[in-house]
Amino acid sequence: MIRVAIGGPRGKMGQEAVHTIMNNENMELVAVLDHREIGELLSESPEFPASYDVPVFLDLDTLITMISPDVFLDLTTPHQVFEHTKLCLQRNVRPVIGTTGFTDEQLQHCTTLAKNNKLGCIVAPNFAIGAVLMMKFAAMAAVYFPDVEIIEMHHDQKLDAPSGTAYKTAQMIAEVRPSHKQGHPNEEETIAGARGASFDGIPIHSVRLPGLIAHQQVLFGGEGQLFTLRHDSFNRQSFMSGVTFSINQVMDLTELVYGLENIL
Ligand SMILES: NC(=O)c1ccc[n+]([C@@H]2O[C@H](COP(=O)([O-])OP(=O)(O)OC[C@H]3O[C@@H](n4cnc5c(N)ncnc54)[C@H](O)[C@@H]3O)[C@@H](O)[C@H]2O)c1
Ligand SMILES: O=C(O)C1=N[C@H](C(=O)O)CCC1
Repeated sequence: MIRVAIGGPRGKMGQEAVHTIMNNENMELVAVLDHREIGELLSESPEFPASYDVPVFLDLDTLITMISPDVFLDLTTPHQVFEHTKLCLQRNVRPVIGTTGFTDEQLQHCTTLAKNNKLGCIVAPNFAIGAVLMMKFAAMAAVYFPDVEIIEMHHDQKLDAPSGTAYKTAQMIAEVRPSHKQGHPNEEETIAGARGASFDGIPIHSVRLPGLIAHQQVLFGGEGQLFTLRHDSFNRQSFMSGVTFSINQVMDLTELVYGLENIL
């Protein structure tokens, strides 16, 4: 039995993850971390059935002291995730991080901490297998199509932009594509931001609309041709096999892994 605690249990991802862990025969949901008082047990919250008698904590430090989970699954907010990850790594709890919005410096800090403590940690910008494949295929294609733009589309409650997936896609492309300046050298924006954000010269366009969940296109342009990779998550169940996979895998790791493509 892997003893799992979840941060953000009442969020859109958190609720799905609570049900997933409760129904997994190799995992036990031993605690949840919320930031608002909802009662002592998860079952007191209207989102969950009366049988979910899982203790609720408002402070991660106390949760770790009282419960000592094997794994902490973070599905909270970009503002909290770094503090949560650091604390877990300092207290011998393996973090599985779904929350996006880590800066490069924060990721580096946690990588060093995990290595020094020989503790597994997974930071997964996207748990959906199709999205992971899209990122891998994008890196393969960029070797042959160096002119590339990313369009990511998410629901309008998302806090961070660009998405963690788009950022990771751009990083993976930048690692392999030949050094390249794309677009017209004299290009000018008449409205600031018209050409999107830029990662190593790769434009990233972020769309936020109600009705969307998580979608991304990677567009490659070549002479007389356009090659498009696209992934759509139509519900949050699409992320759950990646969540349980990560919880299982993190138990055997002794370092931080950034991106599921490195362990699939
Ligand atoms: N890696 C992936 O595959 C994947 C998939 C979907 C979402 N995400 C990311 O997961 C995160 C959560 O997404 P969401 O759509 O569920 O958001 P959400 O806003 O629906 O849920 C976040 C939850 O965290 C809670 N929370 C906020 N601060 C907290 C704190 N200090 N302690 C405990 N709980 C706290 C909020 O009350 C809320 O219930 C986002 O960063 C999102 O980008 C990742
Ligand atoms: O709903 C979100 O928010 C999502 N965030 C991740 C990202 O930023 O890439 C993954 C998909 C869903």
